[in-house]
Amino acid sequence: MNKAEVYILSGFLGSGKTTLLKRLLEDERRLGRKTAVMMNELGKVSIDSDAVADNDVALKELLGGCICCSIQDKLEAQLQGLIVEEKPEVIYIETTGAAHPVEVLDAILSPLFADSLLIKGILTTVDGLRWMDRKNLSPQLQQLILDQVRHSDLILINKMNELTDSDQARITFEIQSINSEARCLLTNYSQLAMDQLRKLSVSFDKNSERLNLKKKLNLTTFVYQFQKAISHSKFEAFLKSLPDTVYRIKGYVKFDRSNYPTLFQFSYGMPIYMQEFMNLPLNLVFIGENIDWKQIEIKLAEL
Ligand SMILES: Nc1nc2c(ncn2[C@@H]2O[C@H](COP(=O)(O)OP(=O)(O)OP(=O)(O)O)[C@@H](O)[C@H]2O)c(=O)[nH]1
Repeated sequence: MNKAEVYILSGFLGSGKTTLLKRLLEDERRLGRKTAVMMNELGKVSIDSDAVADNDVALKELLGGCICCSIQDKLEAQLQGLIVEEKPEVIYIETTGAAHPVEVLDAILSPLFADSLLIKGILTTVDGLRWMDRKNLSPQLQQLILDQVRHSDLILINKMNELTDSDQARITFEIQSINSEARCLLTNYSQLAMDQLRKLSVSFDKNSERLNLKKKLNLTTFVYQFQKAISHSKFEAFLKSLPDTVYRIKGYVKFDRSNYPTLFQFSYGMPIYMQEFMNLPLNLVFIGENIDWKQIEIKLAEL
């Protein structure tokens, strides 16, 4: 079976992802490839999907959350459905502007898709003015914008007409010093020469894709198994003590006197708790960059 190419569109809110997606879909029409799009919106109602609606394009929407935190499993299920039902040759995944690209990669690098997907790369749009002004955002959002740039394979510094020549040079320099491996282009309305995009090849080898990804991003994972229920408040304090580069935690924890575990999801500093009603192994999986997991393990054992 031919693998479907996958492109992930990342970038901060309003930076030009949907504008880029429309250009990509135009190009797919020219190429005549069977194309699918997955989009998600933070709100309950999708606005962008109307903009790209097209009879030729299979569209799946994930509403009510960002791919990375609450509906990652749904993403896997929908992607699987899309592959089986539509057999697309190319899939574009537009993430919400508040998503961490690593989370999306995490979802699609499931062994489930090893034979069916070929990941072409992460494309990130950056709003030039927003970039220069980013110090006014919260520390988490500043970090998110940096991470979106850092983990990208092709970066569009968009809305270039709003920038002076010296600002363009400055931003390009700053972005290249954060990610020297990605190609960096100055664009208006996300307009780029498509060959720049098509020649991307960050495709991962089938058997070692997770390893390669981890190497590229310096990501490591760690699994901890609780032997007993723990105090919720101590757990909250533990979360606050974590380094910013713990990107993701997911798994089951039993709190205080509760009979059943809680499904715990942590993404970008945001914890989400969901009570379960059956007993499950109390495993917690961590994903982070440059983390001393031994120290984390010691803290967990003290809870
Ligand atoms: N001036 C200017 N406006 C642009 C440019 N590119 C996109 N826009 C406009 O910026 C707004 C946001 O663009 P989108 O493509 O919707 O951005 P997005 O990243 O998908 O936004 P979210 O869905 O909110 O994350 C739209 O009104 C675009 O028309 C550009 O190069 N210059």
